Amino acid sequence: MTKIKICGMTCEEDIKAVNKYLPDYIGFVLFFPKSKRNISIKQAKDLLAKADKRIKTVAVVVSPTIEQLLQIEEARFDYIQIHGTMTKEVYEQCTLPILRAFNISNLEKLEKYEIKDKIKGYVFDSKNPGSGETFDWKLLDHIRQKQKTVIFLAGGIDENNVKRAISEVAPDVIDLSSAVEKVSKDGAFFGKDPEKVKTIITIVHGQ
Ligand SMILES: O=C(O)c1ccccc1NCC(=O)[C@H](O)[C@H](O)COP(=O)(O)O
Repeated sequence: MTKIKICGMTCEEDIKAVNKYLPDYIGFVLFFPKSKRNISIKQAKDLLAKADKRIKTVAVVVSPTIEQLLQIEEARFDYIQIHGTMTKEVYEQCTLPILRAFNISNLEKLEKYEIKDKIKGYVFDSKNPGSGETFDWKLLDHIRQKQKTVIFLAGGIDENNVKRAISEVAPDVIDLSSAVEKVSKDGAFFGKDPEKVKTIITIVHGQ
């Protein structure tokens, strides 16, 4: 069965939706104020306490500092997902399993990380994470064949392209955010839409 991660939990309503429909992973964007999904570590802790324990929790960060890493570890997430730069110090001090994210513009850095044993998965995402944009999945063809680690496919996946994503890329985990959000016509953001969450989880778990 293909697994699914719903990223960008921001409020209690989001947690109620995921607790009802049980994706395999949920993500929390931290220390990244540019994102509309960014929440504080305190908000994240409150939401983590309410999340169903069957769902694995992921702290999603960009180029984290040691201080941020320590706060994430103290909050007891199951995984840390690292976009941007991962310094040697952060890698060495990290006690959480790492999901290393590659935005499709820096795929060439992949080889550098292949043998690092704390890396428990790769997230392949579009150039702008959380933007709802897809990328050319063919770029992953050679990577998919030689990787033994868990592969997350992200970037603009929705109920219309998710079956094709699964059949063409065969990821272990489908990772998405924008496609299950409530957004008004003027672009205001209201968190996750429970019906959209239900629909996509049903499709992915059925594959
Ligand atoms: O979601 C964000 O705003 C975000 C910001 C900074 C780094 C990562 C971010 N999201 C990471 C994810 O795992 C998203 O699920 C992934 O980018 C796919 O998003 P979408 O294209 O909106 O489905």
